[in-house]
Amino acid sequence: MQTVHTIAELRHALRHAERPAFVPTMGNLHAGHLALVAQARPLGDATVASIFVNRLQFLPHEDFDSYPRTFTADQAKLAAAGCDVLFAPREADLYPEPQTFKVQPDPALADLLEGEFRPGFFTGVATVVMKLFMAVFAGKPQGVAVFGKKDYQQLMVIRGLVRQLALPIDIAGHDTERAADGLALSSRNGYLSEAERAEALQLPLALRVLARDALAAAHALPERLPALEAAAMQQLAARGWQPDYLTVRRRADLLPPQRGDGQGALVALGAARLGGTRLIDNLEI
Ligand SMILES: Nc1ncnc2c1ncn2[C@@H]1O[C@H](COP(=O)(O)OP(=O)(O)OP(=O)(O)O)[C@@H](O)[C@H]1O
Ligand SMILES: CC(C)(CO)[C@@H](O)C(=O)[O-]
Ligand code: BAL
Repeated sequence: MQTVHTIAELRHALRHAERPAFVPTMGNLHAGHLALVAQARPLGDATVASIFVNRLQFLPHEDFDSYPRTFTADQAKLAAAGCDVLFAPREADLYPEPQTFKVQPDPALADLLEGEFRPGFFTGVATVVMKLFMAVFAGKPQGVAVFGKKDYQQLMVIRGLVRQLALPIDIAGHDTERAADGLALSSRNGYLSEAERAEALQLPLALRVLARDALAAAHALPERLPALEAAAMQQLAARGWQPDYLTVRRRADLLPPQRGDGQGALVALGAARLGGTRLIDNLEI
């Protein structure tokens, strides 16, 4: 595996590739990231992963400074996973000047859920992903990029970006990889104490209960859902969590379900803080 830091080095490393397969990450790699790499490998003729903790998508009070940076271990994991090129730009390589031009996703999608609790988050994500896409794919006839469904709304924002800007990039989604007990793998799980790690399982469990209750109320879901969501949030709050949202939405646009929306069209999504750690998860119903 070749490790490169600048866009010029990346372009050189990919000069013979016609269909790069790309996995963007913020590093601190776990089995979820490596599953994306395994999915990407047969989809292209050169597999590229990036590691970049993108300041633009963090609010001032969030964990940009403390975000785990484990570059040497990440590099070894990617090499063992069969990645061909690791793109690890320094901040000055990707943002040589203040990024005043930004990619603004549709607020109808980007201001909901994660975007409500992390204002500007999806502008930061879309902007850096666009820059990473240009770095990897410029001049290539076609490419493919793989994103995890754990960041469900992010995957939808990226699909909208590629569709509306007609980028020659296929977007593949990967199911959420989970620990044996069902907790979604996440770099931020590393912030949890032993007791918090055991408690963290309550987030996917709450989503499962909410999904089950929503199915049971399918005949009158728009009327009954607000009470079910409030109960799910109260139950987590009673255990010491600070939930941002636990909700059932339409997969197509993440808006609340309307009468007649089919069961296969729904997804339960949640975000909640346990101690100082904010966790997200979701479950397609
Ligand atoms: N458990 C998982 N299963 C599948 N894909 C995942 C999983 N966790 C993260 N990913 C995907 O890996 C890519 C990089 O994500 P990122 O580096 O932010 O990892 P993360 O573990 O989600 O970190 P964080 O805890 O900060 O959200 C994203 O496409 C994300 O959806
Ligand atoms: C897509 C991404 C690498 C952009 O910084 C990040 O949001 C992530 O790791 O999901
Ligand atoms: N996993 C999405 C990136 C973030 O939380 O900042």
